[in-house]
Amino acid sequence: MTAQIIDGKQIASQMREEIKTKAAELTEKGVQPGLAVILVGEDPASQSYVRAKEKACENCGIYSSDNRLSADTTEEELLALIDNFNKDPKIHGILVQLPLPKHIDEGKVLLAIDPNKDVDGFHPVNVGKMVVGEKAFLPCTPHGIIQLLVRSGVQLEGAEVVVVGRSNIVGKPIANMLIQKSDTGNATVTVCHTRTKNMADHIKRADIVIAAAGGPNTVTADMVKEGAAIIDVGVNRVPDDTKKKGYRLVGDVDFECVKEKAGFITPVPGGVGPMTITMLLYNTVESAQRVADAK
Ligand SMILES: Nc1nc2c(c(=O)[nH]1)N[C@@H](CN(C=O)c1ccc(C(=O)N[C@@H](CCC(=O)O)C(=O)O)cc1)CN2
Ligand SMILES: [Mg+2]
Repeated sequence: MTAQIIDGKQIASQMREEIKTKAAELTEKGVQPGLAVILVGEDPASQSYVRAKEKACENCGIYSSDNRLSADTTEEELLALIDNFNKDPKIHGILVQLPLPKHIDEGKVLLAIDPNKDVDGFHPVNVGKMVVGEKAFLPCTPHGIIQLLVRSGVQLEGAEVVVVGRSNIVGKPIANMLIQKSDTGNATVTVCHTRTKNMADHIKRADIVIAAAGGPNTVTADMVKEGAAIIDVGVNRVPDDTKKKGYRLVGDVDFECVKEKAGFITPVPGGVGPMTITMLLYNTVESAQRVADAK
């Protein structure tokens, strides 16, 4: 079997058209969706994600306030900026790009964002609401993964899912979202991590594998069940002299071999990545919609 490639770029671009239409309707009603984008430091990957987020806002008619802070910005300065945006009626979403420099307490920063503007879905109030199944801003990467699966016709109801990785950004939230009693849940989920014994035995049983482990070739063809759906969340730079940049991007899955056995597979790049930014736009428009509804 050769897998159907789940084209994240195509699904993201379809969703961005829907988001653009909704943003235009809200702007017409006097509530143009607005996102504050905050980057502390000069990490090259973060700079490129933040540029992509700002460009995506512009393309969808979302106002963005772009804030680049130097790496020696104090925690107090960052908290003061967040507080300003919490009070700014033009801003419906606040995004602080992670990771933050080591001298800044990430937990404290996430807690400072008004949960009603927490379009990353990282504030404990939104995390808690998600876990108990209340309406909440859902974190962008896991929410994007659900969209990829649903829009590709992969059945979630009753599926055996194995999540590899237990990060707060991907592993823990996707596991929670998939066990919810809902149209986009009702799956049976196992979460594997660095201390899991016999990870391959778990993966072999899975109808859906979500690989967010943080290392190339963590999931290989011998571990995968014939016909399984494989979602690759990894973004790893491996040296490649044939590329201008001197590296190429690979995921956590051995794509070339696994695609011969899987039913569905996401590529890297062009799978999950484009959906992360799309769901940020989606949440920002959703936040502006709540403000418009309350008027
Ligand atoms: N505040 C946040 N910080 C971080 C998040 C997040 O959701 N909110 N997620 C990641 C980084 N991230 C977005 O911020 C992100 C990662 C990857 C991509 C993406 O489009 N990847 C492309 C490849 C891009 C490349 O060429 O380097 C792909 O996979 O196709 C977008 C956003 C950590 N921080
Ligand atoms: Mg820190």
